[in-house]
Amino acid sequence: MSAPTFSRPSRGDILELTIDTLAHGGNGVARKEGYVVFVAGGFPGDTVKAEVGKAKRAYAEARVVEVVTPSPDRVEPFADHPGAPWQVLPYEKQLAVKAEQVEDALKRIGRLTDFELEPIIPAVEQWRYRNKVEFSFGQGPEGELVCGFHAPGRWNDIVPMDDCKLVSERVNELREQVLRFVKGYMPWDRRDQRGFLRNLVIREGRRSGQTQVRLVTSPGKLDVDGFIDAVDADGLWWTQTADLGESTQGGESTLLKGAPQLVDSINDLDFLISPEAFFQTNTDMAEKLYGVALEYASLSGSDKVFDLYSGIGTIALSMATRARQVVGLEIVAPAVADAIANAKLNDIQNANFYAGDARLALRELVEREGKPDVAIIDPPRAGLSAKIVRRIVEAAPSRIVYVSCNPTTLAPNAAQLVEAGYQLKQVRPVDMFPQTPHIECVALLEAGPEGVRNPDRE
Ligand SMILES: C[S@@+](CC[C@H](N)C(=O)[O-])C[C@H]1O[C@@H](n2cnc3c(N)ncnc32)[C@H](O)[C@@H]1O
Repeated sequence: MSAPTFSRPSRGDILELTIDTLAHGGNGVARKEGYVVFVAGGFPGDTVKAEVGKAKRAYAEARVVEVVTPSPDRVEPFADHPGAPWQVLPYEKQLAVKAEQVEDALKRIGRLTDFELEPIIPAVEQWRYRNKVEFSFGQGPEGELVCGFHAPGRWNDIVPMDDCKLVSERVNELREQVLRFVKGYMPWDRRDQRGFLRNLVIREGRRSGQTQVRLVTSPGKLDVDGFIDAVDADGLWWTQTADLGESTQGGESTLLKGAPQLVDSINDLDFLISPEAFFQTNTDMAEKLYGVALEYASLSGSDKVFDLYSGIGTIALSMATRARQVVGLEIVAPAVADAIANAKLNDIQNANFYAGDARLALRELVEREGKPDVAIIDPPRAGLSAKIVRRIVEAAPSRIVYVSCNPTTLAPNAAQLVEAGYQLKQVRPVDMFPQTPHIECVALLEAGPEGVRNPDRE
């Protein structure tokens, strides 16, 4: 590989660049004499002026400040929304890029070739599809209180949002109710760690119509009675946290009004969802995603199924009537409690759920429950560590259904499983997040004819 000839830019430089492709994660990629620049807001075919942020020896990161010549693919944006950066691409193009990126990750990063890439499943709704949103509080240019989203690449600036078009009108109304009530409180300043209002998390049961509102603040005083009267939600929570970083996890949460859990349904099952628990944010598409997982699991009625990273038990319970037994493992204790309650709520008796870290608890789970026939794996974006993959291989399921929200971590994990004797059979992308670069897909791996090698025993 020849060394880059283009001299390395510095932070703040403005470069004129032509974008060739889209990188995993969604930034445009421009090349200048062998030097690579990842450009936020740039799309293939654009010529843009971009301001350099981080600059390394081989690559830099930059942000579009002006589109000089737009790509012929570009369409007019529908919403002024920092959370919908891909809306300038026609929806068909978004789908095509996502499918290509899944294929590229598996072939180039995983060096896997012999699999069937099934067509991407398009989203049911292209806007207002999210059942959960996390707003941030901040200060506007006149010092006024604003509630919205971080401006792209600017951790301390909040762009106000009157109508977030990724969630329903009802959720926007709740945001307005909260904003009207909290007008007299100071937003939290991320630089000097002062102030009170941090985040507002709203969840909506898309099938049940229920809503859950959670205000996240620094420790302090809140007019609780006034807040209860002002906000028309089925469940109202207040979380106080002294964390230095901005996170809606952790802290001390108090239920102020209504039910502790939101209730919603997926297909014909009902689920209780605690505020700390994960729930797929696109309900319509969660049904499709689980449908693909169920098809890939091809259960016979006599299988023992492990659901690793089981959340509130949605996948395990969706499979329970077609399995002999389902067993879930999840690290967040309230989510495990929800999963156990959800089994009862749906009158499912062949499901066991355990709280534990998949990194440490898998061996013990196998000792307790026996080896699984089928393993469903649905980890966070970081995917599986090499050690967890070894533990899964040791458990030796004959089929693995890997639900992934990041093809660049699925690819090395799938490669490691193939190395151990599994065959990657099918992969199906599912578009859970229109207008964004986020990609979800389901992969099916089956034990090969020679069985599975267990590197820990060699
Ligand atoms: C992508 S979500 C999937 C949840 C569930 N399968 C669903 O579809 O709703 C990943 C889940 O993994 C859990 N998790 C994260 N790290 C974990 C770990 N080390 N061990 C077990 N569970 C973990 C998270 O709390 C979250 O519930």
